[in-house]
Amino acid sequence: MNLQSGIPLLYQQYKALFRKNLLLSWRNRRATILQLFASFFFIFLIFAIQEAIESRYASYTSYKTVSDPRPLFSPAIPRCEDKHFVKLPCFDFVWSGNDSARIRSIVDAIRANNPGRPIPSEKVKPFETKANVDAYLFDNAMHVPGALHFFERNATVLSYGIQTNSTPLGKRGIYEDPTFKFQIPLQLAAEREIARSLLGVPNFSWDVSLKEFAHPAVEIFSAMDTIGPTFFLAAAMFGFVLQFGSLVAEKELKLRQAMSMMGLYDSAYWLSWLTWEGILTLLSSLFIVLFGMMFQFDFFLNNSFAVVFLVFFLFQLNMLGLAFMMSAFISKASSSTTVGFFVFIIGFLTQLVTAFGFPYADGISSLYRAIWSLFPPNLLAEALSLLAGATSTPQDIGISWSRRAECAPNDEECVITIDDIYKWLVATFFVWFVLAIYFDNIVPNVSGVRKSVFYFLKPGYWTGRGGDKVKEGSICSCFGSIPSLELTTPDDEDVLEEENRVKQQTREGMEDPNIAVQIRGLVKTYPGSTNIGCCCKCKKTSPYHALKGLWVDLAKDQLFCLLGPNGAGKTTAINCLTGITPVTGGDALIYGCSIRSSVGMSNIRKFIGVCPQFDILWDALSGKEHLQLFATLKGLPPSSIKSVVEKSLAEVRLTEAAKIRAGSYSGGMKRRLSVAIALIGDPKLVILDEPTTGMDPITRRHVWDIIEDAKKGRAIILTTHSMEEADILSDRIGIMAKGRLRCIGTSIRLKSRFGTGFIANVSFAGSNGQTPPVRDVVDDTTHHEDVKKFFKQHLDVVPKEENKSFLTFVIPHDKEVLLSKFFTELQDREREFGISDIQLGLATLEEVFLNIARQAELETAAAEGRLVSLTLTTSGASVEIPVGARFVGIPGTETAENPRGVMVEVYWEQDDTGALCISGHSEETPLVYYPVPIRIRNEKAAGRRPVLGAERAPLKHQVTGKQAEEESIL
Ligand SMILES: Nc1ncnc2c1ncn2[C@@H]1O[C@H](COP(=O)(O)OP(=O)(O)OP(=O)(O)O)[C@@H](O)[C@H]1O
Repeated sequence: MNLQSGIPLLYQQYKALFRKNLLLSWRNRRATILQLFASFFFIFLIFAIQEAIESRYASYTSYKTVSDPRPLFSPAIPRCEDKHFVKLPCFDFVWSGNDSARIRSIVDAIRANNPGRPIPSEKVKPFETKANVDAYLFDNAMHVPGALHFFERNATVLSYGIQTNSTPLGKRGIYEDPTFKFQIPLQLAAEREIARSLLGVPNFSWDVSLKEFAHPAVEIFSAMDTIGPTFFLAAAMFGFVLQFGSLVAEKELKLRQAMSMMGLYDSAYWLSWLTWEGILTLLSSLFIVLFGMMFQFDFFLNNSFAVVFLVFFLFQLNMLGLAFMMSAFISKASSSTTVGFFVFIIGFLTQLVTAFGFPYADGISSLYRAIWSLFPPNLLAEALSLLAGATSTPQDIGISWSRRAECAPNDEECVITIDDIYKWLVATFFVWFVLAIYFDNIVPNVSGVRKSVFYFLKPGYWTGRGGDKVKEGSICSCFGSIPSLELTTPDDEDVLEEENRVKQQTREGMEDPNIAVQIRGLVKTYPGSTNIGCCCKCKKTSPYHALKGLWVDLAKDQLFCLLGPNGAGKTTAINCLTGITPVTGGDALIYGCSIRSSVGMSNIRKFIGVCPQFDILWDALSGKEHLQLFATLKGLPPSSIKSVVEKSLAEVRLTEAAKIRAGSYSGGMKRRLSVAIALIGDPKLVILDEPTTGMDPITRRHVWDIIEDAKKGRAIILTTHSMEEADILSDRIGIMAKGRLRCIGTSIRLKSRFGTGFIANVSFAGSNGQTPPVRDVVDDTTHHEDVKKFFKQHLDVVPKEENKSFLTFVIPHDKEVLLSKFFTELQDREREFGISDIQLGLATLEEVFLNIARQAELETAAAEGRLVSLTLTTSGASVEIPVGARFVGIPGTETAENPRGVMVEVYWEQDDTGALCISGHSEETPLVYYPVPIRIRNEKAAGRRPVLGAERAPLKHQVTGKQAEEESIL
């Protein structure tokens, strides 16, 4: 099938990812609706707050348009209790000048002549001097609204002064203007009575009327200007958190890695997110303006629609860029809310600073402005302030599109215009977006892989030849060299032969057309983390050699099964082949393309299919949508995708569940879908990492059929922990342990070489599932003994298992030559022994696996010189012996009879974690070999030395040739 490539593939991938983003948003409707309509809630809140504030100051005429102001005739000094801030007990006013009788009479007249309400004498407080009044006010500021100070200069000159609290206050919807409410009435009263006193006419008419200006309503408090920036920032945070969460989740769940393995272009990935989120941002900005108009805010009605819309759109787009950038540093999607909260709090604080004029004011360096403007919430706060200022009165015409580059109305300082804010927002968006891509490349991904900090300076990056080189470890890690690995010659003859063959082919540059994958000495060392801890100290974890030189040829049309205990290096090998992790040494050619070259790797991605160890699926997408997406990413022609997907679904029996979301699939269904994804697009190499985990036996067998069929025309690498699966499916098996290939060959060859031997099952008459008649039981027992004797005599073996109906013998390989004659004779005597059936088979693959694992563990323990305590059952003495040692001399047991002391055979087994531990030991027997000193722990045995002997005692557990060799060395 011809796959798309280049620009058409990029476009195809972009469309598929855009559709995926759309589907995810649609499936996650609640969050999308919140992202789009959150602004309604916040605009409603702004509206409610504006209304509440306006009603609080309802009596204040500044809020109203006053065209015909009402005059106020001779206002009276109000009761102090009516003042908003006064605490009881209170005085209507206090005064100084008490030492003058004339002034005392003036104050008396003020009290008596107060219009409509004579003031009781106890409601005024006299003082002698102004300083006395100040001292009183200092302690009792809230108990009096004002003070009068009189000075009698001479008989014809009296001067006076007034002190009032000028804070305007509102209380329960009534606004108190201190000038009108108190200061002028007090002033009028003082002047009236001074004039009367000077004129000597007590009834002198002194009528004064007051009238405010005719004026338009003034917006004294603008909720849009004051709380708008915070509320619109909060509204934008929904989009921020959702976008941030989506990007981090795709990274965390390795979805992006899976897509990259299928040949995804990074540019298609970013563009698809950018356009989809751009559309959501556009709609959400449109709704902000429409809701604002709906609530009749002058801000939205009087400023140009386009001007306001663009402010919100560019701001939200900027927040998107910020989310893209920050997602590179976060690896857990669950952190997105916390990150969003921090961004909001920081935005809130910097907006507060902006509201106080920093740095968009005269006299502040433009450098500060540039730095401040990098953070989008600050630009939003300034833009809203300009737009709110431009519509603060109904007469203000706001900012029109054509005047966006001019100073905003009512903005005297004019250090920045709306047009400047647009330019800043566009520029900072590009800064964030470019940084997002940069950090995405240099910050280690989920596999700990990253590009170099200056990757973009390498010509290879731009030409596509070599720019994909990746490193491991964090950017801030300290430098430390990775210890080189000593490559050893394999002990196993088959592995050695394979290695030599591949080496020879490599030397001669020979390309075998039947080989799909040639692994040439693959080495992988995880560098270990070397991070800077506290006090600038490097905290180091040591490097780990996960692959220690793999040399293997994998043939076309064959399934190669990679087995090995946990941590053997199987997944590492697969990750190296798929380019997920960079190799440390060696190389591998996949259909002639090197995994070390970026061009080779991008070619390889076109013809491999991978089923990873863990299902990498979107919960919200159906099985069909997954297959469509991956088929498109692979570059299948659009016309063929529908039929390929349907066929693929049918193959893995998911047609019925095609439209159900993968999140609702059972574990087995998810694995089947992962297998289908790996096989889509007819890949020439399929890598299946434990594909049948979690499947029931029926489904497993079905998947085996699929894999068996898939062998035709392609190579398959399978890793599994099911020996049955390996036995059934594989053409060749390689067993790895501790990063090395331990054995390789067909299943039969491995069993014959590494199994315990042949298994002989002897069934007796009446054993075919039925209980033998009681009278036969005695005979059976006799027969059992005869058969046992027969086996012992001829093959020197005893039964491994026995019951009334069966005897099972394990016959070592070295008896193979005797078997033919032995079984012929046994068959001849079947009647005599009461035998109904004889079955002869090879040991199981599981046994082979366990032997190899045990051997690897033994080697490691020996190499590391690990010690373990052996407690002797007879004496209770405890000696420390090397892990894996078989014959151990017991120190301090030398006697005349046994001049070298005694020894025991130690039996080993592997625990659940695969580690070797002592399962028991044999009886003590005389030591016949020169002792090797080792340390003793038990006090009883202090000063004595155990020894390791080389003479063989009867085997309790069967060991492989390699192990036996090791033991004899010990
Ligand atoms: N990123 C890493 N950094 C350091 N060590 C790692 C890293 N990935 C794997 N390892 C180590 O490399 C060794 C091989 O791991 P790998 O996952 O390849 O084993 P495996 O054979 O696939 O095991 P399993 O059967 O459990 O999947 C393990 O000891 C593991 O701890």
